[in-house]
Amino acid sequence: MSGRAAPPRVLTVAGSDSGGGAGVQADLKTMLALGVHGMSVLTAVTAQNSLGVQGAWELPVEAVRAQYRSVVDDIGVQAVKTGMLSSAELVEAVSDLIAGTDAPAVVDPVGVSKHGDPLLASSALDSVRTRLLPVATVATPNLDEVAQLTDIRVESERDLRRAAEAVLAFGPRWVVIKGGHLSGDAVDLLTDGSEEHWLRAPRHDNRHTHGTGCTLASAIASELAKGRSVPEAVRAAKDYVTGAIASGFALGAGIGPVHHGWKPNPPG
Ligand SMILES: Nc1ncnc2c1ncn2[C@@H]1O[C@H](COP(=O)(O)OP(=O)(O)OP(=O)(O)O)[C@@H](O)[C@H]1O
Ligand SMILES: Cc1ncc(CO)c(N)n1
Repeated sequence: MSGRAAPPRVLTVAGSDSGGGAGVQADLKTMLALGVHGMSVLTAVTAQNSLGVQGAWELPVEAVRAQYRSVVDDIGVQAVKTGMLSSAELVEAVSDLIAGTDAPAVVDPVGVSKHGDPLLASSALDSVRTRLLPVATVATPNLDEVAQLTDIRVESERDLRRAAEAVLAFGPRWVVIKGGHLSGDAVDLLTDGSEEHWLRAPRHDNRHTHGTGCTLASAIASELAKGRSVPEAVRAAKDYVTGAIASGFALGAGIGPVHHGWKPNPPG
């Protein structure tokens, strides 16, 4: 028996969020919801909940390389997504692995959690700029990450273009600057330096937004794996994350997660 045809395969290289709202857990749920086969390379384990990050432990670089090789050499990938990479050593190892993989890479340059807890050593920022961003097909920094990487403080929509140009200078093919932390509509700017796509969605007055960034980046990777172009993939991902935020729910005493299963009929 040959079984049914395999769905597109997507790999997340990220940290575990024990609370299930962000990190690898958000990535795999997004992939299931969007009809692709999700796989994971764990980089770190966090003790985390709706109130913040209580602890974080990094995996040895050999464990990260071995997981990546196991997946890519046997199963193969149509897209890779990166999230929490924790240290310069892991950023550099993962950058090299991506450089040797023939698949688009969505890089979410995770710096701090929504509660302000660090998920990347400050000594790793230079490796993100010089090693990781150059191998990204799409980079998806939020405004705190833009400030960390470029020293540009985005205060309004008008600053998004300047921020995008500064991130593109590090070498990703495309960048999505996420304006989620501004007030007013939730506006993101996607550009490759020549085309500009403004992605605008109504802001949902819902504090349960834990994992929005991980969800957007994984959705982009899932849509790229299905063969969509970058602008199409980012538009579809924006629609998916907007729906997930609209359905975000309370859990624990703090910020609850977005609802990954909000779409009633996943494809496939
Ligand atoms: N309240 C909201 N209503 C609608 N869209 C939002 C809201 N907050 C964020 N977004 C959108 O969600 C996506 C993720 O952006 P955001 O800036 O929240 O990422 P992030 O800070 O990296 O998230 P996290 O660190 O929690 O994973 C963007 O498309 C952004 O515009
Ligand atoms: C493990 C992990 N990755 C990413 C984020 C993004 O905020 C988080 N909170 N936790």
